[in-house]
Amino acid sequence: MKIINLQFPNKYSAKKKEFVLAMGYFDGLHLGHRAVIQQAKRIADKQHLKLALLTYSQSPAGFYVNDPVLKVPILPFRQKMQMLEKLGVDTIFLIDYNLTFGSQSPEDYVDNYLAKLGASVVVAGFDHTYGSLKDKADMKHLPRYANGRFEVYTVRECSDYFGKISSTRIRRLLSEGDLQAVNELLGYQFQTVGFVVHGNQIGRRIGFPTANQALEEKQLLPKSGVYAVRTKIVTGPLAGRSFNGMASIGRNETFGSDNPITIEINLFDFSADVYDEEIIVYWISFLREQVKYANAEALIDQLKQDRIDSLDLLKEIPKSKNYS
Ligand SMILES: Cc1cc2nc3c(=O)[nH]c(=O)nc-3n(C[C@H](O)[C@H](O)[C@H](O)COP(=O)(O)O)c2cc1C
Ligand SMILES: Nc1ncnc2c1ncn2[C@@H]1O[C@H](COP(=O)(O)OP(=O)(O)O)[C@@H](O)[C@H]1O
Repeated sequence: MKIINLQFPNKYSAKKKEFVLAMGYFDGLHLGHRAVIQQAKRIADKQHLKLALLTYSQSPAGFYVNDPVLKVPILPFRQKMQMLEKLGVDTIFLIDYNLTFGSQSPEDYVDNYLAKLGASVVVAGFDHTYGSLKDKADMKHLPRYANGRFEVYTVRECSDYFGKISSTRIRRLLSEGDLQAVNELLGYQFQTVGFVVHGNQIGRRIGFPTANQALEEKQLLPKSGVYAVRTKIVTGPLAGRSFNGMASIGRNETFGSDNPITIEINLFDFSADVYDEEIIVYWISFLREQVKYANAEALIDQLKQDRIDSLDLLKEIPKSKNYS
């Protein structure tokens, strides 16, 4: 998969029309986004064209708001690119999103970018917008701006019992810790990526060593609490192996009141040293809230129960389920 970076003003101009182009920021690559990309892929296969994606270096919606959480993607960039490759995308046009780019009229956006990327067909979701004037930069107006230079295909709403499947809904469910619902809507397991760092070495003393995950970049986290997880080791002698486990997001208040928030994973049936290795944690299900226990013994009793509860939850998830 090739990534072509585009700036403002755009200097790229394709020589031939070889693509079906799906466009969107695709925050989280959830089921609704997959429907768009898969539809584009079907058209590409039928018409013997390649599949391209037009997307942005940062969230256009997040760009205009102050809330830092909304600027952090649901799925880290590298993971997103890996998944897009698996979905059959040949080329990514990655636009460096900034104020001047975002202030273009919809007509200019189409002339300066969309029409220059070698797209024979452009595909996007029913509510996709592509510029500041949202009521004029919608899918209804796009065929007029295209003016015969490419076809337009609009993918209809992807919804469930509660309504539209959306990044906003997934973000809310994450902040509530409802990982089962999050994972249903994503179509894969919500994940965090990072390296194992040293903690206070209390874990091994209480019989529950924990790999402490330091995140590589700003990533979204579920709410503080205890979760059943699956963890893939990415680097080192155990690279590629996955283990069931239980994880804690919190301040370890049983052991002091000023601790920073840490992500700690106790892996089941595991005893290796994984310091400094990269790991991916797949968050499967919420177990309970964080508790400040009176002493380590009370925490240990609870951890024994957490292990039983985690194993119970994890056995319902087939190993073949999409952990990519
Ligand atoms: C499944 C799990 C649940 C946990 N629950 C709590 C909790 O409710 N309260 C708490 O203070 N610490 C909790 N912890 C965090 C432990 O206090 C922490 O892992 C321990 O202090 C080891 O820290 P260390 O990695 O710095 O050695 C939990 C850890 C795990 C793995
Ligand atoms: N079952 C296990 N789960 C998690 N980490 C383990 C396990 N067995 C061994 N380890 C290793 O032990 C380390 C955790 O031990 P711990 O006493 O909690 O130290 P720290 O406070 O530095 O995290 C992990 O980083 C990992 O290298």
